[in-house]
Amino acid sequence: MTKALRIGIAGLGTVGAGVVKILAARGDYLAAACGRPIELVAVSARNSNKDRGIDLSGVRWESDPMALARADDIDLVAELIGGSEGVARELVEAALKAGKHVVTANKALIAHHGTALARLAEEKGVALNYEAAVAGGIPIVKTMRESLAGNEIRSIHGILNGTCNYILTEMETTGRDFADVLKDAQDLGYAEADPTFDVGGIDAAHKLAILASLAFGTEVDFANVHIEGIEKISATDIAFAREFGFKVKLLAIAEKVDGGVVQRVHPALVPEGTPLAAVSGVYNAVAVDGDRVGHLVLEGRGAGEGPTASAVLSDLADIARGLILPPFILPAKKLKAPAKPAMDTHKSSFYLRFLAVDRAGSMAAITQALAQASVSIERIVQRGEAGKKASGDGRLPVVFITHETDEGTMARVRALLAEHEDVAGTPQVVRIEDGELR
Ligand SMILES: NC(=O)C1=CN([C@@H]2O[C@H](COP(=O)(O)OP(=O)(O)OC[C@H]3O[C@@H](n4cnc5c(N)ncnc54)[C@H](O)[C@@H]3O)[C@@H](O)[C@H]2O)C=CC1
Ligand SMILES: N[C@@H](CC=O)C(=O)O
Ligand code: NA
Repeated sequence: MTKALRIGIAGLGTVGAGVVKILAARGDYLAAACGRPIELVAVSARNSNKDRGIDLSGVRWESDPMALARADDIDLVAELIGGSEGVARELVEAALKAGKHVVTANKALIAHHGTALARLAEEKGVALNYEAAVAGGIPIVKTMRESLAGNEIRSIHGILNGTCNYILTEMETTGRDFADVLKDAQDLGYAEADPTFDVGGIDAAHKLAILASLAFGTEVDFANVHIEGIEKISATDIAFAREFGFKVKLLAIAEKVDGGVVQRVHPALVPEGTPLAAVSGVYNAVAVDGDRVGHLVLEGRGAGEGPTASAVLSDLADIARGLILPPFILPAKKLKAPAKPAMDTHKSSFYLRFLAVDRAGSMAAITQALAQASVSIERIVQRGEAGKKASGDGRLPVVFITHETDEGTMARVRALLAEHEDVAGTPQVVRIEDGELR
C-alpha cells in the first residue's frame, strides 16, 4: 500500500470531532477504498482538556493551529474552525503556500476569498476541497464540479440553511416561537457561532455565492447577493400561507436573466406539492435546472455532526485517491467576472399582509390604491368579516396574493400602504416563488 495521507485537523467542535470519529470507525475501510490510509497526525483546538468523546491517543496536540501548516509530517490541513478572517484564513493561506492540500467546511471563507484561494491552490498544484461548506451532507459541490459539466445551468433553487429550515418547520408544526426553536438548533450543533448569520440569511448567501460560481463559471461574488433573513416571518404568516396552499421557506436562488446572474436569498412562499415545499427540519435541498439534464433535486441533511463530517471525509478520500481538481469548475484564472443585474426588475407574485382599519369602504380604498399602482390582486383573505372584529382596536388582518409584478412596483406599494389612512403599520411583504419549482 502507498504511504499514508497524513492530515492535521484544526478545530474539534461539532464538525472536527465528527471527522475524528469517522476516521476511527472506518479507517480500514477508507484505506482499502483509497489505496492508502488516511492518518491523523496532529490536531489543534482551543481547549486541550475538553472531553469530546474521541480518542486522541498517539495524535500530537498543537496549541497553535498555524503549526499544522508548518509541519513537515503533514500533507493536508483540515480547517474546521470557521470565520472568513483571522486564524481560519491565515491557516488556509499558510497551508496552501506550504504546498499542503486543504479541506474546509468554511463557507464564509470560500464565499469571501474563494477565487484568490483557488488561484493559490492551483499555483501550488494542491487541492482546496469544501464539500461540507455547501448543504452539509449533500454532495452538491461534487455534483456541480464533476457530474454536470456537460450542462449549461439555467438556475439553482436551494434550501441551504438547516437552522432556518428547522426553525420554520418547528414554528409550523408546533407553533413554538422563534427564539425557543433557535436555542434547540444551537444545542443540536446546527447554528453558526454567530446565529444571526443563519437567521439573517448570510450563511445561505455564502453557500449560494459558491454554488453560483460552480454553476456559471464566474468568480465567487458574495458582495452581490441580495439577502433577507427569516426574522420578520411570524407564525401568523406561516398559518396564512398554509391557508393559501404554500409553505414558507428561506430560499437561495441563482438564475440567469438578461444581463447576467441574479443571486438572491429571502423567505418565500413555495407551493405545497413541489419538491422544495416538502423539505423539512434540518434537511437542505438543491434544485438545479440544466439545459441537458433538466430538473434535478438533491436532498439531505444540511447541518450537524454526521452529515457535515461525512462531506469532509468525501473530500479527504478524493485527495487520498489522487483526485486533485481545480477548486471551482474552471481554472481560477478563467473564472469570469460576474455581471450584476439589478434586483428591482425581478418579477414575482407577492403575499401582502396588513391590518386594515375596520370602517365601511376601507377595503375598497385600499384595493383602489393598489390598482392605481398597477398591482392586481389574485386572492384576498380578510379576517373578522360580518362584523366580527379580529382585534379589539377595530383593525382587521388582511392578506392579498398579488398577480406577478416587479420588485420596484412592490416596494412603492408597500410604502404607499404604510402611509395609507386605512392601513395600520407597515405591511408584511413576502415573495411567492413557483415558476421553476414544479
Ligand atoms: N455545525 C455544522 O452543522 C456545520 C458547520 N460548518 C462549518 O464548519 C466549521 C466548524 O463549525 P463547528 O464545528 O460547528 O464549530 P464549533 O464551534 O463547534 O467548533 C469550532 C472549533 O474550532 C476551535 N477553534 C476556535 N478558534 C480557534 C483557534 N483560534 N485556534 C484553534 N482552534 C480554534 C474551537 O476550539 C472548536 O474546537 C465552520 O466553518 C462552520 O461554518 C459547515 C457545515 C455544517
Ligand atoms: N449553520 C449552518 C450549518 C451548515 O452549514 C446551517 O444551519 O445550515
Ligand atoms: Na455538501
